[in-house]
Amino acid sequence: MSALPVASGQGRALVIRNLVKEYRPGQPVLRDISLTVSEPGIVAIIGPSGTGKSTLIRCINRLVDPTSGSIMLGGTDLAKLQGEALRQARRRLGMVFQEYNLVERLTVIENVLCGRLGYVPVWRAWTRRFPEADIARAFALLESVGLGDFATRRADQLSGGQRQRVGIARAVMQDPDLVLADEPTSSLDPKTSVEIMELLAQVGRERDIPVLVNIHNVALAKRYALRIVGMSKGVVVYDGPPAGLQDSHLAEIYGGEGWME
Ligand SMILES: Nc1ncnc2c1ncn2[C@@H]1O[C@H](COP(=O)(O)OP(=O)(O)OP(=O)(O)O)[C@@H](O)[C@H]1O
Repeated sequence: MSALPVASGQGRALVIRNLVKEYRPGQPVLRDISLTVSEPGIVAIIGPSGTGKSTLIRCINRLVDPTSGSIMLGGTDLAKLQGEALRQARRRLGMVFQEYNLVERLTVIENVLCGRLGYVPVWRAWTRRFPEADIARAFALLESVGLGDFATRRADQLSGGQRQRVGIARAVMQDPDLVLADEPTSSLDPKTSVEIMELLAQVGRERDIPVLVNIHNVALAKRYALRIVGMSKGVVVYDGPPAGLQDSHLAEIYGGEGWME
């Protein structure tokens, strides 16, 4: 795989303080989460189903509204933004989804260019007429994720792994300060999952930005993350290097021990 083009300087710190999310009043899903993520590379969030991992990612990109607390990114509190300010801030958050979220009827290159939608005037977005420089960069990015020959294919003709590569290229196309990946490998086979994690690690390294990844596969998390955040029942119960994650931590995160045998 060739190098991703245009490495862009400093990643900026994400500083979450006392984050609480209640979908129903009095029933917090996230209970007072505080977390600082500033290092480039993958930070994996692990934890059992229903513990609030997706909710945390969705609070950061504001697909859901936090109940209280702050989410600072480069000096801006994402938790407080609305309207145009929120739209502008979202440009800095590259999203990678479990089900890829591509526009199926568009070509691969058009999907990558969708990463620029937050940057172009509305008329250009409507007519999908992007600046030449963006188009050249989209082609270069596609090449770098191994899909140089697929630019004019429709997205609905791709395999899951290929779709996720397009999703990652689209996220990088945004020039993000932070990539948020919500279970990016859950729909993929084991080999493809490894390739996608490698690609996400490469994005973090080469662009010097944090890549926050929700993931169920603990082995993959340990292999690719520089740091693991273990959540249980809406709180962080482990935050440290993969090498420090012991069976006792896994028992605390997932509950019980019989499943580990
Ligand atoms: N839009 C919503 N409205 C109400 N409750 C919700 C909503 N989204 C999530 N929840 C609840 O919040 C809790 C946490 O869900 P969340 O999806 O964040 O967990 P998760 O750790 O990502 O789980 P999984 O690993 O299964 O995806 C669950 O009890 C879920 O039912």
